[in-house]
Amino acid sequence: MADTEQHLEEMLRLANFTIERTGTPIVWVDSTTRFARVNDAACRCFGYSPDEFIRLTAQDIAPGIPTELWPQHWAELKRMQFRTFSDHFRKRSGEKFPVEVEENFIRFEGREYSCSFIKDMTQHFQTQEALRRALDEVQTLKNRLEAENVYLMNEIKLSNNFDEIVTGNPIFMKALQLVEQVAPTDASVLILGETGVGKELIARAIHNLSNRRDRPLIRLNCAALPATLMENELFGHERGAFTGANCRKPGRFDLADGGTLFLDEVGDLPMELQSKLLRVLQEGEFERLGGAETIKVDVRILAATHVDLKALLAEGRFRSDLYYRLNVFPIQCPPLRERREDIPLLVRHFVKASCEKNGKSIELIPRHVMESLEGYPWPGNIRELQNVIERAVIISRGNKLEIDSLPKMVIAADAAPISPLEVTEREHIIRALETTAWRVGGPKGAAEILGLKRTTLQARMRKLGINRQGLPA
Ligand SMILES: Nc1ncnc2c1ncn2[C@@H]1O[C@H](COP(=O)(O)OP(=O)(O)OP(=O)(O)O)[C@@H](O)[C@H]1O
Repeated sequence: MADTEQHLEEMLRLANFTIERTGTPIVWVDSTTRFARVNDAACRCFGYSPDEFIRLTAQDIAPGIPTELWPQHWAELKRMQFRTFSDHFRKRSGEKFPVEVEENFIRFEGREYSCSFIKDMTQHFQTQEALRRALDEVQTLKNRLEAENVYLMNEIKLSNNFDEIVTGNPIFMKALQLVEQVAPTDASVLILGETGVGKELIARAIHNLSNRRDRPLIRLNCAALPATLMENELFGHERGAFTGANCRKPGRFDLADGGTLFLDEVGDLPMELQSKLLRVLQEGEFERLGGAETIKVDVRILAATHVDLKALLAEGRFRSDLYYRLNVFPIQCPPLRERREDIPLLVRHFVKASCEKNGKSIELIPRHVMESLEGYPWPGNIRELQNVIERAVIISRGNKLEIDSLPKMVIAADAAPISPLEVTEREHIIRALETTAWRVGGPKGAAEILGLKRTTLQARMRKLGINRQGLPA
């Protein structure tokens, strides 16, 4: 036994020598008889670089040795064939091949090895080779499993005919069908949905699919300005209308003539302007501030709101005639938490866009990262998701979207039990405020992190009774 082991050891040494020193490629020929692997010595003795070697076949190196013999151990070669090989070796390297093969044994460094041991050795190599193949197969299977667990970036497929809009959700797709139907008409459209759900995107799609697409789409956020400034913005002013009005200024209605006016946050439009808006909607005319002339325009109105206009109606804060006029064709955009199947689609869409924008190359989104993103309630909807992804793409270092690149609240939400939405929203806003030392607005303020407008966040804070002291607001 000890003898056998000793012999085996010596054979291993011999084999290693052959592979390392003489660089025999025989052991490493693959099934197509190309050299799967070569060592430095093989390159040296045959005078090929590793790259050249890989492109060669066994026949290029030692013509005359039958191909089927190459994958086996060299010791199995018949003497004649071996001689061809060692001649070739000598020709190219100028040295004598260090192994001699006789009828029943081989000679190496002055010692002889019987063919039966060589057979054992060959078997040993073959077992090793089989083991290596099995391991390779396991590795391939493991890689495939891993690949199934990640979202490959090249799978992105937009699921509708709208260039910018990504969705696979049946309810949202129905909304898009309505967009296609209403777009070519001149009907006013009221786009409803929480902040960041894509209302402006829908307004743009309507405009772009309408006959007005070559004229401008003008946007005005009705929550952004106090009433007098808003009137000025909407209708413009004549020269001398007020102190500092040195020249005539066209309003958004002038600018949108022939095109579309998109009134965002229409629920915030002051009452006195609601009647003026109604007049333009009904008669297509208005007067500028400080002007007597009646101006006629052809403007299509698209309006959006995240508040319940019916509730405003009941509170007397929104005119019912304007409501019914605007609400001719309502389109509801569902919040992201009600279309979770869109999260992976949107994540991939935003990762791709952020990579292009920031010169990064993220190719994989591991399943656990996607699960965290899917598990989070996204109170700021798609805008919040977009911001989180952009930040994550910038922070991730390799070609994978890293879990640590996500905000803590997103990762934590995955593990947290489901609680009522308002509770979650409240906790979520407080967490965001705590990370910004309670700074609401400005760059890196809580509003930006949450993907909300400052005013929207402040309104939510009031509604949910959030203040720094933890006292009821
Ligand atoms: N389905 C979608 N596919 C791709 N991007 C989307 C989608 N929906 C929204 N977005 C993107 O999310 C961001 C927010 O969308 P948008 O501004 O249209 O929301 P909104 O409802 O008008 O928000 P707000 O009420 O705060 O004005 C935008 O950058 C928009 O491009």
